[in-house]
This record gives sequence, structure tokens and C-alpha cells, in this order.
Amino acid sequence: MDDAQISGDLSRVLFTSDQIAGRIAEVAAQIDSDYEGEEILLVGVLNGAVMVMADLSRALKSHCRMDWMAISSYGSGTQSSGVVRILKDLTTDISGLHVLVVEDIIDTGLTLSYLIGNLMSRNPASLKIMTAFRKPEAAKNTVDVAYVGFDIPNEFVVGYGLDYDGHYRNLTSVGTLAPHVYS
Ligand SMILES: O=P(O)(O)OC[C@H]1O[C@H](OP(=O)(O)OP(=O)(O)O)[C@H](O)[C@@H]1O
Ligand SMILES: Nc1nc2[nH]cnc2c(=O)[nH]1
Repeated sequence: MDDAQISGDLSRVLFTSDQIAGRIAEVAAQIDSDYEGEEILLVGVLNGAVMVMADLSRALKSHCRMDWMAISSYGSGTQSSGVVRILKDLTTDISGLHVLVVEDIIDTGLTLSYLIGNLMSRNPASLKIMTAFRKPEAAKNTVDVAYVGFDIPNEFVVGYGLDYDGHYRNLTSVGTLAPHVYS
């Protein structure tokens, strides 16, 4: 989606598409260097990670495969509860593989804590996490995130895969929503 079309719905642009692309390239170079020619299984967490998965995978020089999980946090309210249900599991047996989970955003870190426990029980050769965006709460807790695109303030953001009620995922930049959108 052309950002100009909905720029009225954003109160602030935090990152332009060029800034995001530049940072993804840097992170990809770091991953290539760390994995030293090993094949990587990229595990994207649907739906939000679709954009970062597409961009990161194409920026990597490493050989990689891709698989996807769909999970749902449930409980009351809009806050992540840490109680997670698998809606779509991997099709790949990850035993012995180098797994890199690709997330769009880590907020409380509760979803990721569950995911790490679940995936570690399948005996991968290694398991690391990459996220495009990370909020302060997650930065404080013990979830070890190897690759972070951007640390962001504790505000609700949309774009680049991140939605508000299903909208704005295809916005190429990332920003905060203007108050009139909520009302
Ligand atoms: O760190 P946490 O507080 O647990 O929140 C992070 C989770 O929330 C988002 O998914 P969401 O449930 O919004 O689903 P979506 O990707 O389909 O939009 C994001 O993709 C993470 O999976
Ligand atoms: N779209 C969106 N989803 C989130 N999940 C956790 N934090 C956020 C956020 O800021 N935006």
C-alpha cells in the first residue's frame, strides 16, 4: 500500500521503508556471519511476520528453508496472556536443524517464551530468535533475542506486517495510529 494513501491515519512515522530495508540488510549480514555457511530453517510466526520473513530471507546469503506456525494467544482482553494455542504447526521435523524464529514484534515476550519451550522440546541443533521490532517490556525480561531490528517505545504500532484489527499490514512504513482511527 502506498504510504501516502493512509498517512492521515498515522500520527507519527517511526521507520520508513528505506530505514527498515537498511536495517534488515544489516541484520542479515550478521546472521550470515554467525551461521558460517550452515543451512538455516526460518520459522515465521503468522500473520505478522510475513513481511519481515520475505525481506530477511531474500537478504540472506545463507542457504535457508522456510516454514510457518500460526499461534493464538488467548485469554481475556487485548493483552497477551501467555496462554498459547497452536493453530498451524510446522510441517518440518526440526530435530537436528538450525532454527531461526522470525517474528514481527515482541511485546511482553509471553508468546515467545511459550514458543521457545515448545520448539526446544523437538531437539533442534540450535534455536535463535529474530524480531523486526521489540518493545521495552520484552527487552527487560529473560527471553534471549539474538537479532533485533529496532527497539521501539511502548506504543501501539502498525505497518510492515503489524495490524490494527486486520488493517495496515501492507503499509510499507511503521508508525503509530492517529487517535481518530480508534474512535
Ligand atoms: O510478546 P507478546 O506480548 O506475546 O506479543 C507478540 C505477539 O503478538 C503479535 O502477534 P498477534 O497475536 O498480534 O498475531 P498476528 O501476527 O496474526 O497479528 C506478534 O506477532 C507476536 O506473535
Ligand atoms: N499491531 C501490533 N501488534 C502488537 N502486538 C504487540 N504489540 C503490538 C503493536 O504495537 N502493534
